[in-house]
Amino acid sequence: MTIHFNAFDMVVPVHQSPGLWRHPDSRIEEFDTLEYWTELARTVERAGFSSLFLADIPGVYDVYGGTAEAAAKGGVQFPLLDPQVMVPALAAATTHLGFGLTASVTYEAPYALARRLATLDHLTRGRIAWNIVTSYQESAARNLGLSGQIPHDERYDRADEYLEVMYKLFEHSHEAGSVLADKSTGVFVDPEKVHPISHRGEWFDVPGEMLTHPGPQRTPLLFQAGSSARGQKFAVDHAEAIFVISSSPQRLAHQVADTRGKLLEAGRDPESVRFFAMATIIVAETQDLAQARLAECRDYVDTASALTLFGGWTGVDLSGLAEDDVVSDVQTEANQSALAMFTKDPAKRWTVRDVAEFISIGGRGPLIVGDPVQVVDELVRFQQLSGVDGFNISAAVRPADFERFETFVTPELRRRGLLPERPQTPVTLREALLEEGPHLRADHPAPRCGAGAQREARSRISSAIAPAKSRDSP
Ligand SMILES: Cc1cc2nc3c(=O)[nH]c(=O)nc-3n(C[C@H](O)[C@H](O)[C@H](O)COP(=O)(O)O)c2cc1C
Repeated sequence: MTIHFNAFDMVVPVHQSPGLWRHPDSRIEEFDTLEYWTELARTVERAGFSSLFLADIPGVYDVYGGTAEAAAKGGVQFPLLDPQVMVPALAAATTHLGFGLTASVTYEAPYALARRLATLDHLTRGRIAWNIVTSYQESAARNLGLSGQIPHDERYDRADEYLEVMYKLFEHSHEAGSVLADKSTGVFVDPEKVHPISHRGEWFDVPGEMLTHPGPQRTPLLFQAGSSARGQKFAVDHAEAIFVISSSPQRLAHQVADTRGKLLEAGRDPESVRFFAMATIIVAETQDLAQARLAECRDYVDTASALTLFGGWTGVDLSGLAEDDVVSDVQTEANQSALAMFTKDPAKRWTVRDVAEFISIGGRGPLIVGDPVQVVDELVRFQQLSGVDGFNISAAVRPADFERFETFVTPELRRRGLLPERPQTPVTLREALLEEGPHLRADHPAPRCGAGAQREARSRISSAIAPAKSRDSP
C-alpha cells in the first residue's frame, strides 16, 4: 500500500488558514514572485508529492458584511494571481511533479480553455490535471458578464455539455499522428487527420476543429471537487480523481463507498477513480514541540477572516450573528457541501464561534498534529478508515509547513515504504496518480462522446484496454 500526496495551495496570501500569514515563519508576502513558487515546487517534489494542486476562484469573497473589505484586510484569497500562467516555469524547475489546475467551466468558452490546457499539457509533457469547478460566487457572476449566478444544479447540467465539447476537442478532433512536420513533402499537419467537431447543443455551438493538437494525455487528468448530490453525479460521469473534505474519516468512508457504488452503476470501474482527502499537518521533532507549534499558530488566528472564508464558500453572511448563535441551514446557490458540513452535522450544532475556530487552521479539513511517527500513524489510520487513496495537504504557515513535511514526514513515509516509487523517466500525471496508461480509460464516458470520429475512438479504446506505458504524443 502506498499513499499519494498532493500539495494543496493557491496563489494568494491566505488559502485555508486565515491570519497565519502573520506567523513569524511565514514568507507568503512573497506570493507574487516566481522565485517563491519555483522554490515551493522543488520542495514538494523533493518531499515526494505527486502534484502541486492549485485552487482558483474567479471572484472576490464579499459575502461577509456585504463587502470585500474583510477579504482585502485579511488577504483572504485576495489578491489572487492566475495559477495557470506560472505552470510552465514551475514545470521547468521540476522533473516529475504534476500540476493540478483549477479552471471553472462557467465563465469561459470551452474552445478557449481546451487550447490552453492542451498547451500546458504539451509544455509540461503531460504533467497537468484539470480540477473542474462550476464556481459558486455571485461576485464572479457579476464581474464576468452575468446578472447573477446560474442556479446550482443548472451549472452542473451546463458543465456536462461543456465536458462533452472538451472531450470532442481533446479526443476526437485530431487523430493520432496528425502532426507530420515532414520537410520532404512539405506537409506539417495531415488535414485528413483533423476533424471539425460539429457540436451543436443546448449551451454551446462549436463547429470547428481544435486549434492545437492534443498533448501527451489528450484529455488532462480530470479532478473534481463538488460533493452535493448533483456534484457527486457530475463526478461519477467525469472525474478520474475526486477531492473530498471531512474531518471524520467515517463520514468520508460513506461518501467514498457511495460514490464507488454509483461509478459501478454507471459502468465504470469504481477502483479506477482515486479519492484525495484534504488535511493540514502540524509536525515537529516531538509531540510536545508540535503541540507548542499549534498553540503558537492559534495566536495568529483571525476570526473575521475565517468568517470571510466561510461566507465566500457558502454564500452565507454570519456578520450579524452573535458568537454563540447556531449556524442554521439555508438553500443557497453557492457551495452546498461546504455549508452542509456545518449545518447538517449529526454529531453537533455548530455556533458561529465553533465555525470560526474550526476553519481557522486548515479550513474545512482535519488537522493532524504530532511528531513524525504520530502524523504518519494518523494518515494511515485516516486512509484505512475512509478508503481514500491519498491526501491533498494544505500548509498552515506557508511555505514553512511544506518544508517541515519534507524534513519530518517524508523520511517516516519512506521508512515505511508508503510513498509511491518514482520511475526514472518522468511519466504523465495520469500514469503517476492512477497507475494506468497516459490516456482516459475505455470505460470513461469521453470516448463515447465523438459520434463523428468513431475510427479514432475505436483505436483509443483498444489502446486504453492495453494501456501503453509511454509518454509519446498520441
Ligand atoms: C475540496 C474542494 C475544493 C474546491 N476547490 C475549488 C476551487 O479551487 N475553486 C472553485 O471555484 N471551486 C472549488 N470548489 C467548489 C466546487 O467545485 C463546486 O463548485 C462547489 O463545491 C459547489 O458544488 P457542490 O455544491 O456540489 O459542492 C471546491 C470544492 C471542494 C469540496
